[in-house]
Amino acid sequence: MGDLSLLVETVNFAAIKHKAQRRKDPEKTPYINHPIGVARILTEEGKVNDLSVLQAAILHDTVEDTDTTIEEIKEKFGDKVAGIVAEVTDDKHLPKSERKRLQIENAPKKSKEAKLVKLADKLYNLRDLNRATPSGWNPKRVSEYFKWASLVVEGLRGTNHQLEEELDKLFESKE
Ligand SMILES: Nc1nc2c(ncn2[C@@H]2O[C@H](COP(=O)(O)OP(=O)(O)O)[C@@H](OP(=O)(O)OP(=O)(O)O)[C@H]2O)c(=O)[nH]1
Ligand SMILES: [Mn+2]
Repeated sequence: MGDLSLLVETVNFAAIKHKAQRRKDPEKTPYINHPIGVARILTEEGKVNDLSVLQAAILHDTVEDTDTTIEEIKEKFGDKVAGIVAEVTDDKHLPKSERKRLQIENAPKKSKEAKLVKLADKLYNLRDLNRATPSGWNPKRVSEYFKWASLVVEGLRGTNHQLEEELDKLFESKE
């Protein structure tokens, strides 16, 4: 299959998987806006054109947040994409505090491809926090998310100058 068809196939797969899910903002934005936006940050701001990375960005929350398995992604999109998605998937069986701690600890050990997806994911989510507060979040929770995200990003540095610079602007604005 050609690159464009593959990318469309990937977006379609993720849209079906996330179809019942909404973001936590007061408008309840369709969840799929997030993975599409993460991929767009990579193309437009990160100047990334590696198809597997863009596919992994589109798919990055399917295993963590829907019934999708890594096996299913492997069968449909191959080992490389499945490998990157696996690297950016938190183990939801672990307690939240442990998952958050592991993101900080494991960030530096990730592949360049997984680091790119994680940088774009954090950039999207932090911008989204500045745009609208998720339902039920107080200012303390927002500021703790910023602090935690900055620690994860520390372990992802040296991967994409543009994305890191955009993240730094957000962190500086919070100081
Ligand atoms: N800023 C923001 N985030 C929202 C919104 N709706 C859903 N999310 C998701 O919530 C997650 C952050 O919230 P937390 O309370 O820290 O995590 P949790 O969902 O695992 O409990 C992110 O998951 P993630 O993408 O897996 O990233 P990560 O935070 O685990 O790195 C983000 O995509 C929204 O309206 N605004
Ligand atoms: Mn995400």
